[in-house]
Amino acid sequence: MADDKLSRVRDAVGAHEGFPKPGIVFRDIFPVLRNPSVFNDLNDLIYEAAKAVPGVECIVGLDSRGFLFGPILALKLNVPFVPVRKKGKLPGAVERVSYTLEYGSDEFEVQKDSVSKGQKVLIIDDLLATGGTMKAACQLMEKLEADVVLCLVIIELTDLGGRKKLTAPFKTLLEYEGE
Ligand SMILES: O=P(O)(O)OC[C@H]1O[C@H](OP(=O)(O)OP(=O)(O)O)[C@H](O)[C@@H]1O
Ligand SMILES: Nc1ncnc2[nH]cnc12
Repeated sequence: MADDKLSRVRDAVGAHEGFPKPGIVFRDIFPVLRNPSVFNDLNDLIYEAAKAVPGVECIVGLDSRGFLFGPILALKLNVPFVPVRKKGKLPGAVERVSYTLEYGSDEFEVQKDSVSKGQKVLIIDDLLATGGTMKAACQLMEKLEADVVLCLVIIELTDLGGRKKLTAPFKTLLEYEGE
């Protein structure tokens, strides 16, 4: 059953060679959202992965594709959703870190009062490539003294070795290799 759901999600993920730069195969999650039944399958799988970790108290979603899944998961678990955003988008006092990703670099911010010390957080994003983005989110959580109980992604590009950058527990629903 879960395998059927996963196959349907895998079949719906798009691939675009040479986007946004030559040499990159862009894995596009948006076609999944065009099909409500497959989007529902994916949200079920995300929920099951999150439920396997006891005591999740907060969902942290990464700008921008983590925002597609994080709030849905947070509602299902009845816990808060907190956004990590690219620089300059969040008002009030923020923590900030710089990071590099498969095709660029950026800065991430989180509102200082959004997560409390010791809170068990699950970080969600659509995809792990080099791991720079997820690592930066973990560093932000460290600054807030939160406890990252799971870094959850839908797609991992395994050849890029991103998971080695992470010290917190990591789970992916789909693995892609070879580029
Ligand atoms: O593992 P990494 O090499 O760091 O790359 C992964 C990140 O790259 C993409 O986001 P992107 O920065 O392109 O932003 P977007 O979600 O706003 O499109 C993707 O959604 C991940 O967040
Ligand atoms: N290959 C890729 N496809 C989609 N999003 C990405 N983010 C970083 N690398 C990516």
